[in-house]
Parts: sequence; structure tokens; C-alpha cells
Amino acid sequence: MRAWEDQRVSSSESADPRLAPYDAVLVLSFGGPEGQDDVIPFLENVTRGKGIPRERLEEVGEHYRAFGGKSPINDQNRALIAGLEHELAEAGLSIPVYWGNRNWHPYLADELKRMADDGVTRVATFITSAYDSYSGCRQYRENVADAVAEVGPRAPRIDRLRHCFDHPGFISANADGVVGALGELSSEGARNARLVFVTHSIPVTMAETSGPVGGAYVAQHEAVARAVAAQVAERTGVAYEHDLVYCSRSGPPEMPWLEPDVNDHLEALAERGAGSVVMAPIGFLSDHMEVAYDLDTEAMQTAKSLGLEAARAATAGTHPDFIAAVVDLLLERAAVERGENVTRASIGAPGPARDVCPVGCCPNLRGERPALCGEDEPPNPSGDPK
Ligand SMILES: CC1=C(CCC(=O)O)c2cc3nc(cc4[nH]c(cc5[nH]c(cc1n2)c(C)c5CCC(=O)O)c(CCC(=O)O)c4C)C(CCC(=O)O)=C3C
Ligand SMILES: [Fe+2]
Repeated sequence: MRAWEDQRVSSSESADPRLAPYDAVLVLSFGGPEGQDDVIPFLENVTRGKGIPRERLEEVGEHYRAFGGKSPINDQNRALIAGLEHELAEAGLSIPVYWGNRNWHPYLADELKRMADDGVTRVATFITSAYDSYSGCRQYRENVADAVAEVGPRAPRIDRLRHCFDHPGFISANADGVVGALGELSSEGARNARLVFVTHSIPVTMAETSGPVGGAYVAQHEAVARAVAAQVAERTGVAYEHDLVYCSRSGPPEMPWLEPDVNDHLEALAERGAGSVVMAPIGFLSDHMEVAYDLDTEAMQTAKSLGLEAARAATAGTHPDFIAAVVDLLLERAAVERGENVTRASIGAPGPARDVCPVGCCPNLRGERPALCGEDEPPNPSGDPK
């Protein structure tokens, strides 16, 4: 038995009416290596056809190697699923939770086959990516299309839950993380800290074309940063200044990616006389390798060398508010599919993100490919009326 199999659910009972028409939940994630032998094949999966320079791949490979070749992401997803199962059970909602990844075991297509074997016909999918961009949205939708094509007519019909970035439970979980990190600083450091919100850098062209009308990636992050900072101010009585910066830049050097990089930003803050920072990785749902390496290892080292006092805020992870938010998004979408009117929990503009992506949303700039969960979805291979 492989390490992930203990997470699997083996039968689909009939689901609760509050969850109808769904008979299963799928957590769809990125995937990560489980040991040294997995590192290269994993990186090959991630970067196939992406034009990532060899040196960057070797560098990222070293980050994984330094952690024994094991990404934290799989255990984080196991914990998220356990939390979801617990929350669903507490609410008396009986529905099986499955787990599939785009880049590593358990692969999405294998999980779809298992669902088909279990008699699942209609799935609500939570993608572990909170914001709009090709990487966080359409690319997963393409993976779903590929997996459904591989499984064929037996594949269940898949709906994707809207992005969770603007859900109040995601905001309060992150605000809690920031308040916790402030508590790790000296009392003077905590009073004068700068809140540095961090997310994954992406190519500027990808950011400009993100969402239904472009620019969604940065706009959504700015809204989250503002909302989290406001909640922290309310809870601490201090109106901290904040910034939005980026980590984990990749791609060829001549291609522009979102800036400033977190390390450069720390340097600029130190030059301007800052003494302490809290780094809050709002771009990541849990402690991915980008958090474990790029922030906890590299950026922490940068802060230390600059004489900056620094703490890192916890990610949403398995925070109870966040788990409850995912269950709320599930109930919301089920109600929508039953034709009911819903009130969507949201912090307001620019959200909430749509349930079904319009044509051309978060385009693949390398060329169009089939994608599901959007208005450009090809006819359902199982022949169900839509
Ligand atoms: C926006 C975004 C998210 C957040 C949304 C989401 O969560 O999906 C994300 C998540 C993740 N990215 C991850 C890992 C990697 N991403 C890479 C490469 C890239 N990421 C990109 C963007 C994003 N990535 C982009 C534009 C590239 C360039 C190649 C391309 O155009 O696609 C590479 C190749 C090496 C490199 O190029 O750095 C690796 C190894 C892991 C797993 C971490 C772990 O193991 O814990 C996770 C969760
Ligand atoms: Fe990535």
C-alpha cells in the first residue's frame, strides 16, 4: 500500500439532501514528491512544455532534496481532508471525500476511475488554489478535461467550487495567522511591525490576462491583504502598514514576472529603517515548499542578515474557519445547482469569483486546450443533459 492510500474512501453512500446533486467531494491539488526518487519525475511532470531553464529546475530540485525529497504538500492535503471529513460528519453531512493531484500520486485520472468504480456520478471539486490565474484555475480545468478523456464515458460529471480567496473564513484564518506571528516578535517588534503579504510570482502576461476580464490575480490578492490587515488592526488596535510582494519567481530571466521579490523588498524595508516584519503567505493555502523553503529558509535568512526581526504567519491550512469555509462553499454550490437562491459569503469587491468560468477566462497563452468546468466546456462525454 502506498503512503496516500490510507486517505481513500471506498464506498459512496447516498448523500445528504443538503448536498444534492453531489454524491462525492474531490480535493484537487498540485501533488508533490514523497522521497528523493520522486523529485526528478515530479519536476518533469510539473515543467513539461513550460520552457523552464535547466538551472532553475536544478535549484528547485535542491530545495526538495534538502527536505529529504519530500514535499510538505501531501501531508497538508491529508490533514485538510481529515479536517473536512470531520467537519462534514459534525454537520451530519454524509458524503465521501476523494483526493487527486495534477503532478503526483494519487493522480486525478486514477481517482476518477476509482470514483466511477464506486458508482459516483456527480462531483464537487475543491481546487487547492485560492485565486484566479492560468496556473491556479484553467490549468487545473485542463487537467480535469485530460483525466475525464482518459477515463471515458464512465467518468463522473465534475463541478468546481468557486475560488475561496474572498470567503470570510479564509480571511479570518489568515488574520489569526498574522496575530499569532506578531505574538512571536518582541513587544517593540510587534508594535512597529510591517505586514508583508506574500504570494507566488507569475509571469506579468499571465497576471494581466487572469480572470474573466484580466488583472484578477493581483486585484484579488490586494483585496485579501487589505481585509486581513483590517481584521488585524481591529484585533490588535494597531493599524499596521502592509505590502504585497512575491516569491518563487521562475522562467527565463528576460521574461517579466510580478515584483518586488520578497527578499528585495526586505532589503528596501531595512534601508528605510524598518525593524520588524511579519511575512504572511496569503497566496498559499498551506505550508507548501514555497513557504517552507522560499520564506522559512531563504527570506528568513535574508531578514536575519539585514538585522530585521521577522516572523512568518501560519497559512490557512486546517484552521477551523477555513475548513468551515470549504464546507460552506460546497453547500452554496449544491444549492445553486438545485436552482435555489444563495447568499454568497464574501468580503465584497472584487469577489465572489464565478462558479463556471466564461469563455477565454485565465487563458492558456501557449495555445488553447480543452478545459472542463467552464462555458467553453465540450459536450459531456457521459451524455448527461446539462
Ligand atoms: C500561481 C501558482 C501557484 C499557486 C496556486 C496553486 O497552488 O496551484 C503555484 C503552486 C505551486 N507550485 C508548486 C511547485 C512548482 N511550481 C513550479 C512552476 C510554476 N509555478 C507557477 C505558478 C504557481 N504555482 C508558475 C507560473 C510556474 C512556472 C511554470 C508554469 O508556467 O507552470 C515548479 C517548477 C519549478 C519552477 O519553475 O520554479 C514547481 C516545482 C507547488 C508544489 C509545492 C510543494 O511541493 O509543496 C504548488 C502548490
Ligand atoms: Fe508553482
